[in-house]
Amino acid sequence: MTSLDTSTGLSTATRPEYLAGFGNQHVTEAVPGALPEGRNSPQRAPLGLYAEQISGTAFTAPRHDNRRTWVYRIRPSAKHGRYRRVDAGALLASPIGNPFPEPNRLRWDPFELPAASRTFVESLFTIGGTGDVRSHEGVAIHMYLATRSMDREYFVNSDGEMLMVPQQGRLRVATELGLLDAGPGEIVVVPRGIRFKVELPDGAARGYILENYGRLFTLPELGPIGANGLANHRDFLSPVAAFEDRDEDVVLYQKYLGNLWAADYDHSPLDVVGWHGNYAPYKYDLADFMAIGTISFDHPDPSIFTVLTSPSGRPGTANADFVIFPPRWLVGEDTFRPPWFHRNVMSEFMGLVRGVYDAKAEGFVPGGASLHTCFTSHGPDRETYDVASTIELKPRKIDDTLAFMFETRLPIIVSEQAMTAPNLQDSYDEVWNGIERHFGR
Ligand SMILES: O=C(O)Cc1cc(O)ccc1O
Ligand SMILES: [Fe+2]
Repeated sequence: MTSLDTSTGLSTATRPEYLAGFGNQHVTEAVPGALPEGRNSPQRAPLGLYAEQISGTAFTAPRHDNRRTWVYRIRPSAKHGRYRRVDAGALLASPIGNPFPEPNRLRWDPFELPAASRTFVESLFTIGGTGDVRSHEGVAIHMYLATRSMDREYFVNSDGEMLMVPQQGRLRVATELGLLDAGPGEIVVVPRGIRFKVELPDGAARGYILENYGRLFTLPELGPIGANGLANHRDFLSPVAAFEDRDEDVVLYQKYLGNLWAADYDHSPLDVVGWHGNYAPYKYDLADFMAIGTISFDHPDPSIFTVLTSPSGRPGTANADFVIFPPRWLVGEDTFRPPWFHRNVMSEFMGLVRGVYDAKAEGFVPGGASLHTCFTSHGPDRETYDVASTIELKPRKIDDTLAFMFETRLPIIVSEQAMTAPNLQDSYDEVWNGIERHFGR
């Protein structure tokens, strides 16, 4: 059971416990007997709790897509006052208001943590996005740069599920359905409509967020790879039930169609004592990803590194992919091993959790980011090309590195605030300067 340590402001279940399996039908009680047996909605729910269903897909979605969870809570979540609109700060939604979206290649130095006190929600800074939050297509890309734990503030996103990629500092994500701890090297996904707050065990935290307005993230098809590999089902962890029994005035912030609204509650909205279902937050340790690459020649397309995908409805063409470049062995013979020069109809936003990325010798650093929107020419910088095209090819382990890519079929539009941010590099194009002509020489 969770309570709140008033001295630290942290939820104090000593250590979160988890239930394994992507999209599984989980069953969990923080207090024995909290779940009714044999039915979802008895005349009176056990222990004086209220039953409530949270539907993450249409009631009638096909069985293999259908997501819903039944929660048994101290009070129904309906018990709150009227929402009032509040300032959303640097948190924006698609379509991003930029009359002249650029085809330029863009790169940012690390986004710095503010000196001021900012909760996770207050710190959200939107770099860009695509599609339209109102029609549930596309994504938004944000940084969080938090310096204060949320305490009496809770958050719910009606617009999209949030895939968080911690880069610095751990997060404790206290949700309606239980607690998740995650640090750099792990990800957390909080589905649309699930209430939560973010606490900072290390006092501050920085990371990236892919907000997915489209179809829920799922595991990619494996095709000829077979029944196993890449991200395996059993490594996705959802929390066991844990609740706050807190009769105090608190505020719930709700992001709704890009704006931020606030409603008062006289109790914690994280008051679910037991739940069952398959619509739940989850975490995943990226070290569990089984990476596949060539054992003969040629660098495969990076789709082999897809952890999660949000299908668009167009065959094989994602609304959003989350792709990682983890530590791995490079053994390709007579092969240019780093990412090749390329242009891509899909748009590519990249971040770095740790180490160095194998396509860029310099300038792409942890906490920073790059964007290659659709059909922009990119690939190895000059230094990387010179080394990788001439080096003697022995098996080599790329270690201590973790880059990732948010990829989408729609062109990514950068916000004005990210285009004018002081950490936007003004000389990124120069990394390809000095690439020499060899033909005919
Ligand atoms: O641009 C990038 O660095 C990402 C990327 C990596 C790769 O190995 C192949 C294609 C690609 O877009
Ligand atoms: Fe690329």
